[in-house]
Amino acid sequence: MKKLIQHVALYQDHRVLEGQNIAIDGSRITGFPEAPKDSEYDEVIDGKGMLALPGFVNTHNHVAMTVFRSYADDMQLMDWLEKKIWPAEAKLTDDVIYAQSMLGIAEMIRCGTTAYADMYDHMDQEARAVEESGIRACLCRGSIGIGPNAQAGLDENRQLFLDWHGKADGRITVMMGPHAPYTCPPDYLHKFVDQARELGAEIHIHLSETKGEVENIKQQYGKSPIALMDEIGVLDCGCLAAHCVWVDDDDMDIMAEKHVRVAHNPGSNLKLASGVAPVPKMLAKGITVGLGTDGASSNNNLDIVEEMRLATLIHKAHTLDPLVIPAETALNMLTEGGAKCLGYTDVGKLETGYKADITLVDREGLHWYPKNDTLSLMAYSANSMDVDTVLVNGEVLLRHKEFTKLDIEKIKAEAERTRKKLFAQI
Ligand SMILES: N[C@@H](CCSC[C@H]1O[C@@H](n2cnc3c(=O)[nH]cnc32)[C@H](O)[C@@H]1O)C(=O)O
Ligand SMILES: [Zn+2]
Repeated sequence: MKKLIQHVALYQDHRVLEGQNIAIDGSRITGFPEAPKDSEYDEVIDGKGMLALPGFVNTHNHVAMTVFRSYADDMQLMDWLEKKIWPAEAKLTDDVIYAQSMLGIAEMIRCGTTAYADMYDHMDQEARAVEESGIRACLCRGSIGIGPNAQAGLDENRQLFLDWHGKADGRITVMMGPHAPYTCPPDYLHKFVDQARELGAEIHIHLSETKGEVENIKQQYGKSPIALMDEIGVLDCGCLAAHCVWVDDDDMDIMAEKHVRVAHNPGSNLKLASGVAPVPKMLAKGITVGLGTDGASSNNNLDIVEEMRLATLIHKAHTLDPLVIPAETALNMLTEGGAKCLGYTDVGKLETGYKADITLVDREGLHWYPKNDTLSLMAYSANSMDVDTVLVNGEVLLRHKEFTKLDIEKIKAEAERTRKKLFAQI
């Protein structure tokens, strides 16, 4: 299948080029022809009035937590987890995970997301939803090393890797998912590191999310969560670390040296009052940073454009420096930086040979006028409902704001049915 996106503004190398064309063959971008012939393509997409960006990447999610959206708000992280979320999660079943994953994936596609990283349970059901929906995902089985599910976490994560890594036309990859230093003691993390090495898998983990976590880990082990993970070998596997709010200069030096990639979740960090991650410092040290929503129960939406806007704004206020996180840095975190976080080498740029994961944003809304600076408009004025068309792996998943593959009414009905079923047991 050959596709052509015509007459589009192209975001490439941190600048915008007007009046471009993008040629796609199968799953990849094949070039930017100056005078393409429509007849040579199976499908021509009119990109007039639109900005083409590399597909947006959500680097940290628990997608089926949509079921807990508006269920437990205004709580401390540990109270939220221990009193509300973990007891309810114990009742989750395959059908709930599948239906809620579909809902969350649809919400992400509508917001221009083409790839996401996820950590959750019943992951074969989520993988099925990824396969059917057409999105790209980097999945892991979130595993807690204290309590009855410790061995199941290790075993199911291994099985997830064997069953799904590289599947769905290469759209699914699998990492190992030890949940966090406060739920995974060192001996358990050692087992995960061994398993990751054996399989050649990377690790996705929550690190240094709250001040309390860092204080407790320091008290217990005499070092910070980052230093502890380094000692155990977690950072040598290739590590996607969610949050990293409470990291100091020494931690960031280790992160830079070990190429830790950071999933920055400003919405979740604000809502759970975890704090503000030192992202400008991380970037200055050369650390790769992407954006994440975290689960819909601590955000409470999966809108990655909103996360970008939050990221551009909170760091300016927090550092009292309006120069930090300028528009192009924010857009980089949303696209290329996010793709690097997930370990992709041919996703995240609009270049020949790269995967055709493309988000087209409508530039005709009132808030896109007058047209002083497109990059600034995208970073500071746009919202996710401007997303018009979304392609993943060369396939159109959203065309002119309509879903091409997903039955949205059915997805909403199933999300509501499975929510009621779950809550009848809680
Ligand atoms: N139920 C599994 C663990 C699931 S892993 C993913 C876990 O991360 C939890 N989670 C979601 N958001 C956050 C966060 O911001 N910080 C820490 N944990 C979170 C989520 O509720 C879920 O329990 C077991 O017992 O082995
Ligand atoms: Zn999380």
